[in-house]
Amino acid sequence: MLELLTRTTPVEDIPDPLPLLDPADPLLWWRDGEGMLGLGRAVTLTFSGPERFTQARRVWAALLGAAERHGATPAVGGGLAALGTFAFDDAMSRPSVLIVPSLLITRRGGRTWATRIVDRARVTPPDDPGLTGRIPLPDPDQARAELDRLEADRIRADVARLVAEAAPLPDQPGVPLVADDGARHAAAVTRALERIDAGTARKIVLARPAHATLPAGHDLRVTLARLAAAYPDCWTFAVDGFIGASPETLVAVRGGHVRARVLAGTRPVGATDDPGRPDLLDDPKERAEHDLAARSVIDALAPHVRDLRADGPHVITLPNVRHLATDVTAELAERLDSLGLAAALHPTAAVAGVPREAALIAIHELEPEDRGRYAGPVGWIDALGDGEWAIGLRSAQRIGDTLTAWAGGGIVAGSDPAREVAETDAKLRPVRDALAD
Ligand SMILES: C=C(O[C@@H]1C=C(C(=O)O)C=C[C@H]1O)C(=O)O
Repeated sequence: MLELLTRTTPVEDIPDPLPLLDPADPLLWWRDGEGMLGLGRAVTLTFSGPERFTQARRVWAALLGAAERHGATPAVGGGLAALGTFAFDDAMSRPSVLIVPSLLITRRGGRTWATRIVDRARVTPPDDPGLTGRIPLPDPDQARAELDRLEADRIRADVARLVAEAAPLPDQPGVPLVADDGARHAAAVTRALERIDAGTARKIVLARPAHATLPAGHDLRVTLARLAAAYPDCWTFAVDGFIGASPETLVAVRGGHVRARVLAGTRPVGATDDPGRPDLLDDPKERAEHDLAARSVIDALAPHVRDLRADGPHVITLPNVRHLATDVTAELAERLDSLGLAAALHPTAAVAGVPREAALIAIHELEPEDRGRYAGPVGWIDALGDGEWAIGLRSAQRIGDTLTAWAGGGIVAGSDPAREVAETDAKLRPVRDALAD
């Protein structure tokens, strides 16, 4: 069994840690100047199939049980945590992973911590200086405190050196994100509408891909920095080549408090609407679509929580789209970690449909490619089981030199194929703009 040895210490504040990231394999969870990032990988755990969440939770619990943790505990996250990305559904080609970085940097409320994580088997014991028995042993508590200080000093010095040596992010030539003309998506929407008319489903969320070819040496940090700057209210993430800036919190758990944000019902920003079309908040079609998504989250949370409150829908405005949003809060009523709750919720009707099974069949039959991790949970879990999980939207997966982005929308009775294509174009914008000059 893998035994992790971890040590956490406060370090000098790092307001902009993105330059510290690995340009080819960044590990990031960031929103509005706060979050966590990882350097190096201490452990990569891989899961697949219908048991991927159960397996991941079991392995994470075992890893925690065998870990020896030292040092301070940051207020939120850090200490010992894994960043994770999970495939959208059971049959997807991309593996689901939990990654424990070798160095985890956490920033909250203007304070920064660093956690060094090593595999105990790789720690070489110091050479026996041959002094045992010849000098008087110090008081064990005093010796431990001294050792703690030394180890913490070493982490602080390592982090200070990394910060001093980090070069500013380079200028990077733009890369086009190429999507087809949308005719294929419009046809898929029409077929989804036929199924809805026939009563097979009430809502089906359909998505379309877009591709970019990355030149050798493409620096993903630049793309992430642009996403984070343009979408400060979204979760900017990077885990195992899956990057994006998601506005939708699948579930966040902290000290028993549960939060979720459901988004469904969308208008592109800047689109000129047909005269007479009701505004987003007053549009019965958008409200019906939203209610299905909010209901799916409330129903899936209800067995696990008490004091559930749903506030919405209200409108949130991002640079590219406006969404109907419902914010949900609750208190955990059982011992369940954040990943367990994410698994209970996923896939919500915001990204699959209603009923779920019929929608998933339609997605498999009508979408041109495997979604991989798009619209799956992405986030982190810590040693307490707390964590934040977003829905992996406004996202793209890098595989070799190809980056594949996805964007979709909910189809309900009354949806219009051309408008749905325009909505996916607007939802591709975060990744498209972040890749451009
Ligand atoms: C499916 C996506 O977004 C989801 C679908 C929405 C909708 O249909 O209105 C809105 C927000 C998301 O829950 C996407 O961004 O690709």
